[in-house]
Amino acid sequence: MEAMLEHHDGIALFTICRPEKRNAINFAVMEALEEAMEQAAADRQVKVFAITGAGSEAFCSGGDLSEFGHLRGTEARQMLMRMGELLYRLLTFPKPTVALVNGTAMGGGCELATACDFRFAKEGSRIGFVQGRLGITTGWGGASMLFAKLPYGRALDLLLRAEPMTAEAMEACGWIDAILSAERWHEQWRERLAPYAARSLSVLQAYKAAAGEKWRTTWFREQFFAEIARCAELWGSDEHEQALRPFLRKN
Ligand SMILES: C[C@@H](C(=O)O)C(=O)SCCNC(=O)CCNC(=O)[C@H](O)C(C)(C)COP(=O)(O)OP(=O)(O)OC[C@H]1O[C@@H](n2cnc3c(N)ncnc32)[C@H](O)[C@@H]1OP(=O)(O)O
Repeated sequence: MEAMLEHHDGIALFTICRPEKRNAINFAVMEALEEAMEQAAADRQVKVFAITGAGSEAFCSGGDLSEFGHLRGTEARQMLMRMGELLYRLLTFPKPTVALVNGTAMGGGCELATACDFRFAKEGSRIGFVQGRLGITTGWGGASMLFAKLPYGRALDLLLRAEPMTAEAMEACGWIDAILSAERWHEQWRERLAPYAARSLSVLQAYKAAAGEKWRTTWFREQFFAEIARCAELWGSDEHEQALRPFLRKN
């Protein structure tokens, strides 16, 4: 089982279950995320959609490099577009969404979290938009979302540095909404989400409809998918291939 969906007190919790790969996203996880979003959107008992990673190490290490590292040309572009579509759906989800960043988040793992309305991180988590060090850019629309959600300079700084940051630094730049204690992690995120889950579905959906206007403009959609197309071009570059070489040799 690569991922699972559980329900607790109005919260649908989607967990990526690949701790041995630091919860990297492969095609099976994409499919499971798509199904989970469909179910959670349609289920009237669900008030909040939350995403987390299994185990104590990582939230998500981004795209599965052993599965995606070999993709070239059209195949790479299709993979990036597919996940881009899913993150766009998450960004415009009709109910509040939250990334429960329970550990390391790298590359596309940060894009997944950026697509959510809120990001709560477990203390000690390391978070890095590291794509720039791999000869690529955010391939799932992460930069477009970041520019819209963070002050311009903060967003650009994270992308250009392309390095793992502390949870405190990510809270200071506005990416993380709250850092929660490691010992009381499960209790604290439930406490944080309880007030949202207590609202009626019609109120939640009306606010999310208002929030979603921003993302549904032609301008934003075009920018989002143009970003993905640019990453697809870089995917086959020598710089990316060289950056992946040590990883692909090992796997
Ligand atoms: C698609 C694209 C996008 O943005 O659009 C991206 O996501 S590009 C960005 C892709 N992601 C990354 O570059 C992150 C690569 N991973 C790492 O930097 C690191 O693994 C951390 C995530 C910081 C975790 O370090 P830590 O020391 O805890 O663990 P580790 O490095 O020993 O990794 C444990 C096992 O998970 C595997 N593993 C880790 N990240 C993986 C990934 N993204 N894809 C496939 N396998 C991965 C390792 O190869 C290793 O396997 P074995 O036990 O078999 O040796």
